[in-house]
Amino acid sequence: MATLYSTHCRSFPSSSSTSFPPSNRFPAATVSLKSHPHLFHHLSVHTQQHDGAATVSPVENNHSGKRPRPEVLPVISLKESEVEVDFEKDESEVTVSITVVGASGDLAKKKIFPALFALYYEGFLPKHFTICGYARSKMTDVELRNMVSKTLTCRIDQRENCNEKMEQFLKRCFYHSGQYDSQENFAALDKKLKEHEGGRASNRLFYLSIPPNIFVHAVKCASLSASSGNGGWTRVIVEKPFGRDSESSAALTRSLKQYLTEDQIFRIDHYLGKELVENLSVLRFSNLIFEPLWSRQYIRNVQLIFSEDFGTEGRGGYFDNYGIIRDIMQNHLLQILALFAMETPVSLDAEDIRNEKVKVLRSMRPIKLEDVVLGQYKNHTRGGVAYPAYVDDKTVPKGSLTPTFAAAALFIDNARWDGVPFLMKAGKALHNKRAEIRVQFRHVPGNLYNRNFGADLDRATNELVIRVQPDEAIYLKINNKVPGLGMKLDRSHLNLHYAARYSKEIPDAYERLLLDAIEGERRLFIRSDELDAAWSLFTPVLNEIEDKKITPEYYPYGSRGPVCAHYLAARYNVRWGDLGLDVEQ
Ligand SMILES: NC(=O)C1=CN([C@@H]2O[C@H](COP(=O)(O)OP(=O)(O)OC[C@H]3O[C@@H](n4cnc5c(N)ncnc54)[C@H](OP(=O)(O)O)[C@@H]3O)[C@@H](O)[C@H]2O)C=CC1
Ligand SMILES: O=C1O[C@H](COP(=O)(O)O)[C@@H](O)[C@H](O)[C@H]1O
Repeated sequence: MATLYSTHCRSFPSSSSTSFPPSNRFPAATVSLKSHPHLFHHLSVHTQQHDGAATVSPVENNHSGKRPRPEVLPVISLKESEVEVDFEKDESEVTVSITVVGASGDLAKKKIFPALFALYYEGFLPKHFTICGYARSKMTDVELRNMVSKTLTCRIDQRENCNEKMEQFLKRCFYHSGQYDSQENFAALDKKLKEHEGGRASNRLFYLSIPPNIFVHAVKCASLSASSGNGGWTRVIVEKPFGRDSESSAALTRSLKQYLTEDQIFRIDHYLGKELVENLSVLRFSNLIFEPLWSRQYIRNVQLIFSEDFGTEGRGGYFDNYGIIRDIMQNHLLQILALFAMETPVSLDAEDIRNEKVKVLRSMRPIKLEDVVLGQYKNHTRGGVAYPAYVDDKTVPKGSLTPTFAAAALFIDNARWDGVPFLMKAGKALHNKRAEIRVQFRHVPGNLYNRNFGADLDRATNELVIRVQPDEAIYLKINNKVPGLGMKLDRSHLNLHYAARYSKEIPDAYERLLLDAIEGERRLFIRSDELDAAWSLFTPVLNEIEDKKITPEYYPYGSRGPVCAHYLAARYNVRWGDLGLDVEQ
């Protein structure tokens, strides 16, 4: 198969400042364990934060899959060996203020406000909370509410009492107009937040939904002028991109750390909040049948596939500076890979999981340019409809070489995965919208039934497919006897189709992640050493692509992408599972 590797494919030249509980409950009272040993009934896990600060988590915060609703529980805050007592505070004295910085923008409207509303609807926000939009645009509270209500086209809108709940929710939403680099404007925001907080102990969450070049300005102002001042926590959710290479990412982290501790920084990768990505560890570690197979011994290759059936439409200005490798592969697909391939963590605590992910990332072989295929979509007319080329986007410079498609072969040089190709493929303006993980198993040695498959043994390999989206499913392709008197085999699916199995809707990734940030749960956020390792892997090849001004292969809008992606796979004796003969569309 390696001979198929075509030379026409270009790419192949020959804690917050105070300690806080990572709890899924909202703080009510500070309690001494020494004087109240009975409270150990409420406690089970002693965790060590990344910065070394010890915290205690309630029993319920065990990722058992069930996230209880907020209720009054004592807050435990440890100061060295001492635990403070304060029986005075109850839930009515604690509040959370969530400031959406960049509230007038696309992400805020599309994802953040709808997710906050869904959390409110489901009863996951504490009794006292305030949501404040912050941006430069001039808007009144009423205008913000109108904007938010129009964009609440989320999964909740068909539900019982939705309008009533929405009204109640909107009453808690306010707006403050200001510059992102003005401490004075943030001080005015602080004043406004204090009015809404009404003297309660305040916890503050800032969501940076703004372009990356103003992240640091906003963090500086928020931290210096609008942090929680009365013993509550202050956390900041930072959106991607976290830099565009190792150097810029490290510089961003250094700048953020002038104003925040690592434990206050919540770097979001929304793919980690997707239901099936969250389920990966459950599948692996709670089913005896999978974990023993999870290695080079049984797995032939792993494929991580992302495709969108639309182009960069409207986001070309941002995209052209990054390209598909930085937009999707270096973060979303690599994060999935790390979760997929990590060793069993010591526990489900954030630091234990992130430690294992870092180890995988640091065991990865540098990516070679010849193991990367680049593509860019060109215009195409289908059914009388003309679809634009990437460079037709007015915000994209003419002649841009930025890839809108990439495929790559990656390897993990450790005992578990030695020699197993992890193939990634990500593209915009392709024939479908899909994100999935495909695990192709080895051929059955000495298979008695080989002759039933003819010469093509690949058609008989077992394949586990985890369809992250859309229409979430986990299915295993197995060989099965077709009922009848003869001995005909076919490939069938053992199919866990979520829509058929579960009546409950699947929450949006942003709901899970926002709730985790409010609760101080860091498991699904990217730690700085993970980020460094991810950039170390991709930076050299990205530099080479840019230095050599590699021309991408042009593929028609709406097609299956560059042909060279097939040659890359063939080089490692792999067939892309999403393009196989028996793929359900
Ligand atoms: N949109 C999406 O689907 C996704 C976005 N992201 C990330 O989320 C963040 C926000 O994205 P998105 O909402 O699309 O961004 P927008 O371009 O919509 O910007 C958000 C807000 O920031 C302000 N803003 C925009 N450009 C500038 C500028 N040059 N200088 C100062 N302020 C500016 C504007 O508000 P105003 O003028 O009122 O101040 C705007 O409404 C980005 O970091 C993005 O990379 C991540 C994943 C997906
Ligand atoms: O982070 C990003 O993700 C979106 C795709 O997210 P999804 O949840 O809709 O699959 C992608 O369109 C965008 O380019 C990228 O920045």
